[in-house]
Amino acid sequence: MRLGVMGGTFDPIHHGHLVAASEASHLLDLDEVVFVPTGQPYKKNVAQVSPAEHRYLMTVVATASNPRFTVSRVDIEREGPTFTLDTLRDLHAQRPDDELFFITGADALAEILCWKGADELFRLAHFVGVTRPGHELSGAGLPQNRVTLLEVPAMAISSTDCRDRVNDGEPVWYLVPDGVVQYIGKHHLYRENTT
Ligand SMILES: Nc1ncnc2c1ncn2[C@@H]1O[C@H](COP(=O)(O)OP(=O)(O)OP(=O)(O)O)[C@@H](O)[C@H]1O
Ligand SMILES: O=C(O)c1ccc[n+]([C@@H]2O[C@H](COP(=O)([O-])O)[C@@H](O)[C@H]2O)c1
Repeated sequence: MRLGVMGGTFDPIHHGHLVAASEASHLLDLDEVVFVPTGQPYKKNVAQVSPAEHRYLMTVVATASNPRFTVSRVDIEREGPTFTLDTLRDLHAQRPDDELFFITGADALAEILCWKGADELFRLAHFVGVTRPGHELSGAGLPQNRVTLLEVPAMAISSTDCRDRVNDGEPVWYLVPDGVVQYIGKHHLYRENTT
């Protein structure tokens, strides 16, 4: 099976993530895309990241309507900071016959050589870099036979903007799926002193 892997903090998941995964799935003929919410994203300020269970449940809500999308708890159940090396090792152990395609936006792709175990990452998976407004998409310095660059519809959305909008009392309808708007409201996420 050709398995896409969409890793992210997803705080909250938004339509930029979903369009990236959908386009990669279509253009690369993937059988499934598994979304993997991070545990502790060591490059972000942990104190400012919402609890993993909220980010996981929002990801479940956002992907429920697509039969090719699934969600994995592999990163949130592992102790300590999340490294993609562990994500890919665990997925490979669970599904040894699958070919893995790790999907990233242009901003994340540009940093991949600084990630833990970069050489092994490219042995475990193909990397799929997708366009993201405001970021140059480049595979320079990366192993060309293990990297694919894709142009996807431009979605100028970030989780940071979504959090700021909620905190400022502005709507996030249509930036995130309807169920995620409702989840954010019900659990009072992204309002100061409530997460
Ligand atoms: N609008 C977008 N278009 C394409 N790719 C995106 C977009 N937003 C995020 N991504 C990619 O999705 C993955 C997960 O991103 P993440 O969960 O950190 O979202 P984010 O919007 O970048 O969050 P934050 O604003 O909190 O940094 C990364 O590979 C990122 O590059
Ligand atoms: O493994 C690493 O060193 C590493 C460093 C930064 C980000 N990542 C992964 O890249 C994905 C997007 O991360 P983020 O922080 O932009 O949400 C997510 O799956 C992270 O675990 C991985």
